[in-house]
Amino acid sequence: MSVTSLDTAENFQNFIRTPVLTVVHFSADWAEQCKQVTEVLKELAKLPEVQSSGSKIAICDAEKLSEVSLQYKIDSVPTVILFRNGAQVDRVDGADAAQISSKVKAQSANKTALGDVAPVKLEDRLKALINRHDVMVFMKGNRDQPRCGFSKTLIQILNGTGVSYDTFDILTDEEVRQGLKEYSDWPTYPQLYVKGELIGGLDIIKELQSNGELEATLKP
Ligand SMILES: N[C@@H](CCC(=O)N[C@@H](CS)C(=O)NCC(=O)O)C(=O)O
Repeated sequence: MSVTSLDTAENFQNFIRTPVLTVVHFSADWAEQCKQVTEVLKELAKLPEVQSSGSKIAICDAEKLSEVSLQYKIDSVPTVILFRNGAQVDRVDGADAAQISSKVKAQSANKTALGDVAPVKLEDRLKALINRHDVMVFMKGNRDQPRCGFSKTLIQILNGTGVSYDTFDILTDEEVRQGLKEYSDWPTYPQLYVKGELIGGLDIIKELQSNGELEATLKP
């Protein structure tokens, strides 16, 4: 599922008028924090539990849709509002990634149009995330904006190999950040997985690179 863009008040009304959860990010191009919130929402949109609930995520320009912004009392950007059946069910004012993440997950997992469903178990979520791509990197930030030196170096090494990979920003999800450490018995990030198997962190990848074994490890 991708993140849709809402350009008119009519698009906005049509978008939220559904029994499934809809999430709207009231944003502005000039606000740096809005870019971070958009990244958080893009990661949320990829989560198996969010996808399977049919939840939809959109961004709108708060200034362009000024009447809508007035109606929902958008005092500042970023603001994220969660709707169901056209009605606001929850909201987060400000760039609070942890709150946005937990509210979207709670609302999309527990109250779908089909009635209450059991929340997805953390272990199942972790397995699904680890297997989202043949080469999966759990890191701080993303490939365009790593938020830690170790993650940044790993991305530089991976980019040098030309191999295709996907990333997950553990700073957007405290449950995954702590849960994966325990699940894989590996206390730090970055963590690199190939076909669902943990290869290791930056030190291991550097070692594989200097032994000339990295490319073979990434393409088993
Ligand atoms: N020697 C480690 C370095 C990675 C590291 O020390 N990461 C720290 C700081 S970014 C970490 O993830 N700490 C746990 C946490 O932040 O949850 C490696 O090879 O990957």
